[in-house]
Amino acid sequence: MSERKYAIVGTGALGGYYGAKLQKAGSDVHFLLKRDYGKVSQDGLLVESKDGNFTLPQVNAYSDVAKMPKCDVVIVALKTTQNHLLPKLLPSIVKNDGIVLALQNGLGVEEEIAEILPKVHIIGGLCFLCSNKVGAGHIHHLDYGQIILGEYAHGYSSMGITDRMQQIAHDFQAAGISIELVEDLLLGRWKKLVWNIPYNGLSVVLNARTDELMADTYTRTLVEQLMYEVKAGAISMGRNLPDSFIQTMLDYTVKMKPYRTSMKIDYDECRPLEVEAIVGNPLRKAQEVGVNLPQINCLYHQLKFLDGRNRIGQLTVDS
Ligand SMILES: NC(=O)c1ccc[n+]([C@@H]2O[C@H](COP(=O)([O-])OP(=O)(O)OC[C@H]3O[C@@H](n4cnc5c(N)ncnc54)[C@H](OP(=O)(O)O)[C@@H]3O)[C@@H](O)[C@H]2O)c1
Ligand SMILES: CC(C)(CO)[C@@H](O)C(=O)[O-]
Repeated sequence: MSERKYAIVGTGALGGYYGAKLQKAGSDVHFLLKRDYGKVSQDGLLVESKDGNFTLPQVNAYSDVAKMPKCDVVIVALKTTQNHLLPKLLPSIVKNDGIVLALQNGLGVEEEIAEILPKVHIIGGLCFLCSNKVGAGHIHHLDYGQIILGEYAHGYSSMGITDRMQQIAHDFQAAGISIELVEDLLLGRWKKLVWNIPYNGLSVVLNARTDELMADTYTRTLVEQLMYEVKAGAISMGRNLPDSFIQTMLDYTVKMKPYRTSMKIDYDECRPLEVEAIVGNPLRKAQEVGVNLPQINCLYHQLKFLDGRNRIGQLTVDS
């Protein structure tokens, strides 16, 4: 059993899934919740998974970080649209010499955390997971689950494989979660964007699932062109990814069960979209060094329009 105490900041589709798996395997896990606090503190968590369903009738649930213990590993599992809350949520729950593990999609989260907590260790994780929160404390794990872990250092210089990464890998593997350790977190993040930028973006703009995007010649071409622009973005930051990786992502998606991306689900539910973390930040990083990514730029502006209109719609519905 792990000696490390874990905090899950954002007990949704991803945080609820990995946190529940860690607790089931014997880790000491503390879950921060918002709307689901009442139900989860009463009834715990239910994970419906293709690998087998399980319940945790009792979990350490909190609605306020002031009541949480200091933890060795704090897992950031909010949507990136809520990252403006991190300066309030993180400082009191990370031990001195503790680790913040950012499991969100997109680019730039480790830099945001380093500004809030310059002394903690920061590890980034790219999650190849298909999971949805279908009710309060009710997680539906559809597929996959592997995490690629890399440690962050200022300017995304490579830290190699650290003991801290190995300790976390040990706990996750003991919980049945597949882990790969990488020396270069920035390269890992750009590789994940090869998937997230085209599929998340186009699924919203074109109102389509992944299988629909891959079945049509025109949209498949768009996906591929966007992937090559992500590669150009990576190169602008001194990282290269082989063309064969693009082919691997295309093949991976063809083999996936038809999937409504998380950005599409957010759009359909009139929730804010993770446009800035997934599309805006990579675009700006490339622009800062004089590299223009025209198709990603076009996608960004379309998504900003749709996101803005959705939010106005939501205000009208709420008022
Ligand atoms: N789901 C996946 O399969 C998957 C795969 C790869 C990467 N990711 C990435 O993982 C990140 C999390 O995504 P997700 O799908 O897990 O989103 P999610 O289901 O919406 O989970 C986020 C959770 O954070 C909670 N939260 C928001 N504000 C909070 C606050 N102030 N205090 C405590 N809890 C708060 C939300 O609670 P309320 O519902 O009460 O607001 C929600 O349960 C995203 O960056 C996403 O792109 C997800
Ligand atoms: C790419 C993905 C659908 C599955 O690996 C998931 O990781 C995601 O939504 O980012």
